[in-house]
Amino acid sequence: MSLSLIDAENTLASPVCALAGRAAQRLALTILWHPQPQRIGEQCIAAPGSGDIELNRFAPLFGGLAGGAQPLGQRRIARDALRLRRHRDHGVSLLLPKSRMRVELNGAMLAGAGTRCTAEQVDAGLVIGLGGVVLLCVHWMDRLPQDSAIAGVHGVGSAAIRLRELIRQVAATDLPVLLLGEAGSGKELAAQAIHHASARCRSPMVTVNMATVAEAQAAPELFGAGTGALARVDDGTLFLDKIGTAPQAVQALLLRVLKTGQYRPAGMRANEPARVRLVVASDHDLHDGSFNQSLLRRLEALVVRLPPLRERRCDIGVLVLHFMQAWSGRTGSAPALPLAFISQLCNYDWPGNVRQLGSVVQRALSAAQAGQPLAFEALVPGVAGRPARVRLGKLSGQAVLDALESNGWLIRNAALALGVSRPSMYKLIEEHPAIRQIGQIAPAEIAAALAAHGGDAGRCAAALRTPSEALRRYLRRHGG
Ligand SMILES: Nc1ncnc2c1ncn2[C@@H]1O[C@H](COP(=O)(O)OP(=O)(O)OP(=O)(O)O)[C@@H](O)[C@H]1O
Repeated sequence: MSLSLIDAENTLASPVCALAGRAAQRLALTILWHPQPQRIGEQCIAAPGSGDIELNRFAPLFGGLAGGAQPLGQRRIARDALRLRRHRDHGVSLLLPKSRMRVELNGAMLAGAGTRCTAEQVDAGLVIGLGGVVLLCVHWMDRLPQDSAIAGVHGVGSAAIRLRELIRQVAATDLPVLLLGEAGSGKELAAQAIHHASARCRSPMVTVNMATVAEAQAAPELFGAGTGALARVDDGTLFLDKIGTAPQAVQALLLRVLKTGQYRPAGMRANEPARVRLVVASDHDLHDGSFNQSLLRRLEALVVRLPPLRERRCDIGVLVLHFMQAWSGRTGSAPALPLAFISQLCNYDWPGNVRQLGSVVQRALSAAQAGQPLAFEALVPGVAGRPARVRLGKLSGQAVLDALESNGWLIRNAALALGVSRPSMYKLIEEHPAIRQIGQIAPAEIAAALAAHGGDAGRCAAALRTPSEALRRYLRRHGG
């Protein structure tokens, strides 16, 4: 493994991309917010075994891929150092300086000698505020920064670097791609990036959101002669979003396209070659049996997982800056947002991921422009009363059950109420002994419940203690 180091803290870019194993992970400090916006996203990556990191106005050096390395500066950051001490169990202690500099950890003021954070807390990204002027994220890196820009795909942490590597690798092949990730995590953006980096970039990318196409329209929308998506793609990329909602018949037709490279346009007698690269996306696991498993095996030729934003907290600063720059590109300038508000953005768990972050930043900018005070609770619907960082392990079984009961047994709404993603909600449901999977309920019991509730699927789901979406899928399949 060769490293090109330019300072004691290995601040700058290196030709090495992947660091194998937890032991090889580096502790990294990423600038989330700084009075000089061009410094947002700069990093300092500590060498393994290099002892405590001393953090003050003059050290360590932070650098970006553009070159150059400089300390945080800023008179409100003390000369006395805040020390970051790594432990063998991958926890990190914060040892406070003697000065009276304000130090915050995850939005709360630190006092006394300091605190020790567990490995799990560091994995989630520690947000440190210094002197009321700078925000840093302390996190692990298993990739080193590299010049891997892909237009529009922002992020400085390992997950973003890995995503850009994968986009490049996947774009170099012509195999089907399955993009998996929570709503708003960037699946469509990744599909566009794959198309633009591929040999098909001069042909169109046609997108069909399967969730918004009526069941009867799905086949003509895709396979219609002349006007169907396959005909329009013409050597380009066909992106099928929310593939899990495609009707069974369409799934079977897609399988045939992948098997034979041909399709029969609706109403035609002869097959046509399908000159298309297929990229599909789903925000939930497709292994639940209701999706065509042969099709899934072919779609899984290449799988790209988009991590939720709460697992890449170190990217929040550059994303906020990106949304602010987009705003000033449209309106001429963007008002400043207070550091306390940015800190709330960096500490929130973002169930709606990057899309939700983008909308909240836009709402905040328009409120700031109108001279209104910025209240995080008012700008983020549903946040009131919910802790900033929801941990799945902390949600009791009763809370999961209550959320389902008060939301008509709809997974989507219950997940929103609990502030967790839909995939997390599926996991919570799977693990809950009192919640039944539709496949475990005898057809006779379902028929009896339907009869007892006059065919009302919502009330029937509540009586059977099973999620409403799965029951409705079951009823559609069985002609209910
Ligand atoms: N890494 C990123 N850098 C910049 N913007 C991003 C990034 N990831 C996502 N976004 C932005 O977030 C928004 C949501 O992304 P996108 O539509 O790709 O998500 P999605 O996973 O396809 O969502 P859904 O499942 O709801 O369709 C878009 O405006 C997109 O440009």
